[in-house]
Amino acid sequence: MIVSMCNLSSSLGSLNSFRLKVQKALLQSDVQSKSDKSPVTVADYGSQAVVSFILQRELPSESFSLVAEEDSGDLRKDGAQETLARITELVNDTLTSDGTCISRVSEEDVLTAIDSGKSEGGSNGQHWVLDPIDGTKGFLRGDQYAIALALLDEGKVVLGVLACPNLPLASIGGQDQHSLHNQIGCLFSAKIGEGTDMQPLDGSSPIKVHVSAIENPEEASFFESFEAAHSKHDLSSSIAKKLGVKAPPVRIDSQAKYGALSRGDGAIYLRFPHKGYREKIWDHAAGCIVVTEAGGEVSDAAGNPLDFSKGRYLDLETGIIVTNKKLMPSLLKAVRECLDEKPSSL
Ligand SMILES: Nc1ncnc2c1ncn2[C@@H]1O[C@H](COP(=O)(O)OS(=O)(=O)O)[C@@H](OP(=O)(O)O)[C@H]1O
Ligand SMILES: [Mg+2]
Ligand SMILES: [Mg+2]
Ligand SMILES: [Mg+2]
Repeated sequence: MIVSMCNLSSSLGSLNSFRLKVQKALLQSDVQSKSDKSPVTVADYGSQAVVSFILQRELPSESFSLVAEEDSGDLRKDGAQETLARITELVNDTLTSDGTCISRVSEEDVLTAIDSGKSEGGSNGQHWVLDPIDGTKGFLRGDQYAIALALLDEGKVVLGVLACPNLPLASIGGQDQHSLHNQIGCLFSAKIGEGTDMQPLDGSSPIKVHVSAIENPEEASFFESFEAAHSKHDLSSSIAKKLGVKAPPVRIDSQAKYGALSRGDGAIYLRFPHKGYREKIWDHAAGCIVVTEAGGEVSDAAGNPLDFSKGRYLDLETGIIVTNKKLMPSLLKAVRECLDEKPSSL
């Protein structure tokens, strides 16, 4: 592996100061609407630029490929000058404050760094996959969000780092398994074949985490999107009920759901987007390896593993389900039965 997990983790950790500064001081003008009506902020652009600068500094340029959510199109339009200046200021503050950067970067450097994320990915070679702020709506609400970076090698996820700055180190599932009271901010990292680690964002030592060992669905709790527009809450409820789950859903934004599940806070994550929505690889790549290396399984509604080799989108049978190996067969059965009963729900 050309870039070490340690470098990556510390780079994503250093974004912590960036997000704190930006989240606390977010102005109305810092939030824009993209063509698909979803929000994007100076933090999304700034985070993408910072990660891109750091990766390009660490890696050989000939083979560098980055598939990332944002592009600079809107920032190059008339009227975006102030926003671009603000992003550039924040990026320079971040790169200089942690000793990462040698000299100040220009507005054009920032635009170029953001646009280095236009790769189409695919099944050949290595591609970095970045969601600079996953759960932008959660970020704006002051709730959960994540910075998610993964590495694809020949179409397979081989490395994933998930920074969840607002996720408590202690379990959000009720039982405090990690005895780390009141501390907020977790960094999950996983490398193929090496398990999943979790550490505080201050860089303290990591611990190995594992998915829940629950076998009885009556004892399981499940995660789903906070936003009803992102996932059908009624369908998830029917599936959970059919499976025998008693607990109400835990609704949190972003891939923090994968992180929380990887350490056993809950046993199931159900995601059923509304008709016509196409899942992007950056919304699942890092979360997927964080969960699978912690002993969990991630599949589409038909029981197939997620295929990250098809470009910027995931090509799947609608729905993503995540749980431990013991519960997966009965969860898939419940999903199939619910979909057979109500095929119109897809
Ligand atoms: N309509 C629709 N359906 C399904 N998914 C959508 C939809 N719109 C957006 N998105 C994507 O959802 C990402 C946010 O993650 P979640 O859905 O897990 O979190 S949330 O609870 O809804 O905030 C969010 O990621 P970010 O854009 O990075 O925030 C989107 O990629
Ligand atoms: Mg977005
Ligand atoms: Mg996202
Ligand atoms: Mg995003």
